[in-house]
Amino acid sequence: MENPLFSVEGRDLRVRDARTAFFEEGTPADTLVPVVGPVVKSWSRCVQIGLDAHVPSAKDIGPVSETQLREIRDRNAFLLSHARGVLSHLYEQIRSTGSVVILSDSNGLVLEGLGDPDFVNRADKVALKAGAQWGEGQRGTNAIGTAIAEQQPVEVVGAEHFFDCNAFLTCSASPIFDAAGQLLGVLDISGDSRSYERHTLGLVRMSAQLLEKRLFEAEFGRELLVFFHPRMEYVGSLQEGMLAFNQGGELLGANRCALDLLQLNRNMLGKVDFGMLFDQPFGMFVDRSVRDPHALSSLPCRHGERVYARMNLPAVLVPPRPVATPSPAVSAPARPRKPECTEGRVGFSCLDTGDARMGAAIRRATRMVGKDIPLLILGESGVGKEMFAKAFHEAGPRRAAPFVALNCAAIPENLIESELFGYLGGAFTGARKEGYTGKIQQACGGTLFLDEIGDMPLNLQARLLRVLQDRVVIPLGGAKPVPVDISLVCATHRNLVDAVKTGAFRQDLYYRVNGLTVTLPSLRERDDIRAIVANIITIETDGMRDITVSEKVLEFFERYGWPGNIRQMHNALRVAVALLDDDETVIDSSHLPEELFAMESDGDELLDKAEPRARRIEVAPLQGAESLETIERRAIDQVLEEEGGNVSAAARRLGISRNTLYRKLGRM
Ligand SMILES: Nc1ncnc2c1ncn2[C@@H]1O[C@H](COP(=O)(O)OP(=O)(O)OP(=O)(O)O)[C@@H](O)[C@H]1O
Repeated sequence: MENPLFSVEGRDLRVRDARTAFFEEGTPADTLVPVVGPVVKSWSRCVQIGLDAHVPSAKDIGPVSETQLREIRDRNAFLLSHARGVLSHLYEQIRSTGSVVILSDSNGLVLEGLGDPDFVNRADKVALKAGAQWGEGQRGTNAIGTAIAEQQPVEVVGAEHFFDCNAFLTCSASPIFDAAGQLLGVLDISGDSRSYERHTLGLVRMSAQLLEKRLFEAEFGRELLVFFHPRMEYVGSLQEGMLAFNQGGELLGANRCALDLLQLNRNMLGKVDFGMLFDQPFGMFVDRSVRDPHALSSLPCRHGERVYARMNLPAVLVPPRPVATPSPAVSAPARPRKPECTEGRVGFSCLDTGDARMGAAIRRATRMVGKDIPLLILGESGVGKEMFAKAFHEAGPRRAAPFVALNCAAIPENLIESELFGYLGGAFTGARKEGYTGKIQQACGGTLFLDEIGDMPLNLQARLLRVLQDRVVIPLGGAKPVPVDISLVCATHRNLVDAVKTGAFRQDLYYRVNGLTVTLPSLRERDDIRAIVANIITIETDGMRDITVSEKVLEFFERYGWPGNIRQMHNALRVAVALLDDDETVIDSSHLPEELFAMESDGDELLDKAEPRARRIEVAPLQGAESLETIERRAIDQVLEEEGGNVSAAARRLGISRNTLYRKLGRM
């Protein structure tokens, strides 16, 4: 059974008694502190500055002007840009509880508030809105002001508020500090005191920690970040220590957990280096992280304990891998290891395998990381656009939040709308009873990846544009706008500029999605095919088998046209790995799909004669409304002529097997 001393009623009683004792009987605050904690200390401060609990302060000035608010918001742009995702996430947790989520600056001025409309009206009456000031000096004891004064999370419920007029509120607030320990602002949830929930303070505290983590990662995004904890399962959690080092190993920043775990003082930042904290050379730890970015290492601390640690290298610092030079064969690593690159978790470092164009695309995108500028990825189908988008997400401060992908070409036109915007229960016939949270909302705080955006129907382009402009989404069947905080990445294999010219794609949307464009090279244009082969084998074997690819196959891979790009090569190698017997370790032509090599008849012959990479086939312009068959026939005739009637060479350039070419010639 609940201890009555800690029940809501018990607390009310204690506060009422304490109020009488403090305000009417003049009992000193010290005597009452053990009873009502930091609240009574705050009452005492308020009395000292001349506030009267029954008369709202003369200093209770109204909200600042719009111009002042804009200036203050500009000054807090760094905090605001990283807080929006956390605010909307927090709001999702407390939606329909009649509360508001508030972010204030370090003086208690409300920068932003998100709330249930019913409560927002009441909250407005006590000025719980943007521009209002909730420092203790203006509003007496309240969670925002008292959290600032106490520099710690605080809950102020009902009559604990200094002014009688605020006694209908329950507020929980947690301060937000930057990496230097400076107070940046306060996160708060306020609601009607009858809806008091004892877990709210914990929720606010955790959200403030999450925000501090994002701010830390953004502030030191270009440095080497070490995440650690004595317990392995805590690495990646809100309790992990975070350290930022420059390339020389000097400690530039540390979060509060790291300072506690390493028994460090904040003023030691900039004065100690990696070697003074851990009993391992900095270079050795960096090298290991380059080889395997997701690996957890056990690091001995100088003060005795061991911790588990992982390092995040900014992509700009990851040394490009050597360009693949021809070797007898590429092999998956001799010693089993976990793959650096998996389809689920991808870093830029594992995509940067030596191709100059890919490397340039990665460097350009890296400069945009954390800036919330929309990225548009162009490239043929299967070149790795989605993997690139994931790596972009993983490189940024939103990596802990979801990466949500929607392929606009893969789902029927009438479903894109509900998939993207979501719907309320019963919004249309066939809708789920409980409704559906659309992809835009699912991606809140994280990244929304719209694949094949060029295939989005025009009417939905207009709706998407509105979402991107207004930063709110209204689910189908709903009326209430839901705030949206997403980083947007789009991809297409279409020429969007042409689509804009023909009216198939809205120009205004094109400018919205095209903050930075990167074009990924097709596989046949790449110089690092061997490195990609090694990557794929590592992914397919989970790094646990020592498999090589014969030199003949590799040379063929380097010459083949790969119309389906990396996806086609990935599929071919997936089959090859599956076809290997347990005692086989070399992939040769017999393990590859027939359509790739026409293996049964002339596979090795083809490999032997493999010629330099397939050249571009320039087909003469279309003549009127030609059928696909006629165009194909003209292409075949033209290539055969250019190759002097050599069927093998023509088949290679066309990217089909010799047998298929014979079949096509026979059919025509
Ligand atoms: N650098 C790489 N190393 C290994 N595999 C890769 C690499 N890049 C892409 N792949 C693989 O290629 C396949 C296609 O990648 P992805 O889906 O990212 O391409 P895409 O360009 O988005 O394709 P589409 O245009 O058809 O949507 C996936 O199986 C992926 O695992």
